[in-house]
Amino acid sequence: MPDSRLGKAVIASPLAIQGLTVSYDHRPVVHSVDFITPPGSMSAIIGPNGAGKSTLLKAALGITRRLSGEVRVFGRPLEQETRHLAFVPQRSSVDWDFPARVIDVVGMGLYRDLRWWQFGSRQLRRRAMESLARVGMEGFAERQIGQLSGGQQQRVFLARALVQEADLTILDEPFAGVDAATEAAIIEVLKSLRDEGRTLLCVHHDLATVRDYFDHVLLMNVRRIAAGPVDEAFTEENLQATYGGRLSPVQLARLVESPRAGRRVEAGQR
Ligand SMILES: Nc1ncnc2c1ncn2[C@@H]1O[C@H](COP(=O)(O)OP(=O)(O)OP(=O)(O)O)[C@@H](O)[C@H]1O
Repeated sequence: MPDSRLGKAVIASPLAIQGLTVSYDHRPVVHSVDFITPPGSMSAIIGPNGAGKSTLLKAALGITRRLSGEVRVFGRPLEQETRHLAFVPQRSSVDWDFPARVIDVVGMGLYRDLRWWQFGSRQLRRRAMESLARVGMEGFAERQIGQLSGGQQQRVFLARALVQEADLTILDEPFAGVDAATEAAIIEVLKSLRDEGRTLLCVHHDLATVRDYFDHVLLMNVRRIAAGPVDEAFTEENLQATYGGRLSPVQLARLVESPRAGRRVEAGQR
């Protein structure tokens, strides 16, 4: 990767994105975005609806074709480093009618590391059950995934990422549509992963919890507006530039001044 903008940090970073551009119908929806996740950090990607957050993640993961740009995972090209990387997709993008038991969905997280004769083994089941226990879902192992509530499905997908023991986990809106108890359970698991030295990157919508949950942030609206430690990048000026007039001055002041605003503040709400 040419390192004129990102420098040596690329080598040490779990995820380094440089000059990433994605276009649909000749219209850039992500334009020349640079971003580095520091090791052992928990980073949020924030921006309004349609800002290109999911597209950035999908292009970084090779799911969506990028027009230009470079992506390095632990300093190496993405295709050489998938073993250290787990992805939790947006819940709404998954076909939950697919007939599969919870235990099998979690076990799928291990399949790329297994030989065929290990499929269904006791050891695989034990690891899957341990991950389910970590998200409080061990009692649901034999259920069909389509029979779970939205919050339970989200926990199962987190368990599927946990079983991979990845050093970098990328989550697309892990708190979308979950209740407060599930959100608290998920954030506890994510923080414990960070405390183990692992790196987390989430698309996140609730601006009121950014300071409480994350230590780094990327603010984007097609282009990168700002990135860095939350204390430096999550400023009134940068929020204004990211959301334009969609956040009121009162909301902006509350978000920036208070370490925890205490209630959900999503762009567009007044
Ligand atoms: N497959 C596609 N074909 C054409 N346009 C697309 C496609 N996927 C996304 N887009 C467009 O790209 C832009 C960015 O979409 P994206 O889903 O990345 O935004 P986002 O920031 O994740 O939004 P949200 O917060 O609503 O989830 C939007 O204008 C969207 O309509």
